[in-house]
Amino acid sequence: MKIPSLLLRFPRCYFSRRTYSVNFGFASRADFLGAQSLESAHRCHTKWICSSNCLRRELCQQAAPEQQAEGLSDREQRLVDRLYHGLIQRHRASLAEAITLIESTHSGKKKVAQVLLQKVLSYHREQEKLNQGKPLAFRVGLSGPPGAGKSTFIECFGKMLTERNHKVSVLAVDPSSSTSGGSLLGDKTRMTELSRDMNAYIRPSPTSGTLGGVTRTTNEAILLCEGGGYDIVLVETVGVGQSEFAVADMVDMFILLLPPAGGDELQGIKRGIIEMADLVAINKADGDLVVPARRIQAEYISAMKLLHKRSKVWRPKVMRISAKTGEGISDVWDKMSEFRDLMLTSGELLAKRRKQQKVWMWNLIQENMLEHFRSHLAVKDKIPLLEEKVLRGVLSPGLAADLLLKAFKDGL
Ligand SMILES: Nc1nc2c(ncn2[C@@H]2O[C@H](COP(=O)(O)OP(=O)(O)OP(=O)(O)O)[C@@H](O)[C@H]2O)c(=O)[nH]1
Repeated sequence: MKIPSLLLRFPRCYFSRRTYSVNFGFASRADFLGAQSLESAHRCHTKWICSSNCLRRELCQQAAPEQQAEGLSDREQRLVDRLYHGLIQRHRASLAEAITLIESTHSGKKKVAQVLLQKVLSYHREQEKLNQGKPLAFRVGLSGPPGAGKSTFIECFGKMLTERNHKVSVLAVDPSSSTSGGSLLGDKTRMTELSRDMNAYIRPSPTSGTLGGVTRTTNEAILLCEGGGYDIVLVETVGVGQSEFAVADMVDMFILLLPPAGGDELQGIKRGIIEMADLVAINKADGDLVVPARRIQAEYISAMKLLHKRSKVWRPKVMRISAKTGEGISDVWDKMSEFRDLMLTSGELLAKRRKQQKVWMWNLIQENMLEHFRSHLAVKDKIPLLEEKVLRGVLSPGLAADLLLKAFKDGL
């Protein structure tokens, strides 16, 4: 859309505020006049068109990726085909490359990733049909405070599963690593034996991005792992922060791993997380720690009786285990299998997965909208000033939010 020369010559006349905002992308006539030169006016305007188009394009990509296949270049299409075939032939290198692709923030790569995902999803649906509609993989979330023994547990549990002919993938979600610059959870030195096992695949979460971004990539990585033939997908997260809530919303079963420590030592663990747990495993129940582990187990059993019942067929269990000696690990798997069977036969598992799809969609919308809001010309420059006023206490957060929202709406 070209800005009419009349507007450039007579910016104060002829045009209503609505014309400036709706048609030309400026919050107001004053904003247009604020654009210092003709060139910058054009630049602002082009940027506005680009950002609107980007959002539109991104939403379209997510809504109907199959249509995007038409928009791919030959090279991109060849990449999709190569990764897709590698994935379904269970090549680990293709899975790794595909996950790197979905983690990319580059818009071109994002487009390719969505087409690949759509292909994997179709393949998945076919496979599930052949499996009488039952899910092919069991998605398990594992959370616990630092030092609870998560990696020791995964190493021991994962090895037990691969020995029983399962294929296990471990996705480590650690949004806090965006500040430290490295993903602690995904560090393979934490699970040395399992990372060498050909039937296991360990993958750190992206080391940058928002929680929303991590949610998207983890959800998509789960689908890719399933497409790659992994029948158990373990999503590990550190139990302090918000990531465990996001993870609980993308798995079939959520397990909380706790050390044999009570009250004060577990301050970092939020009550809400305990409510999400389908199984609580008190780890380190060995040697001198057996007695405290028993006590903590009893405490959790009584505390969990008071929690709101989330399933008609399952009551959360509290077990004692030792990831170091391996004691109780196969019992954990038995309980997990029992959970899965009950949830499947009752229909609760499929209902949960469907609900999760909706949550995922809204998470994506929220993330995209927020990004669009923050970068919108009508609010971008106002944000620092209003934030500063809120920090100084001269403006209430509610009023600041209202002002920004109004500027955004006017600028649409
Ligand atoms: N006695 C005993 N020690 C254990 C057990 N499991 C883990 N540990 C020890 O607890 C410490 C922490 O174990 P990790 O597996 O690294 O714990 P984590 O939860 O992965 O910790 P982060 O990597 O900090 O998140 C290590 O020194 C382990 O050897 C267990 O079952 N018994």
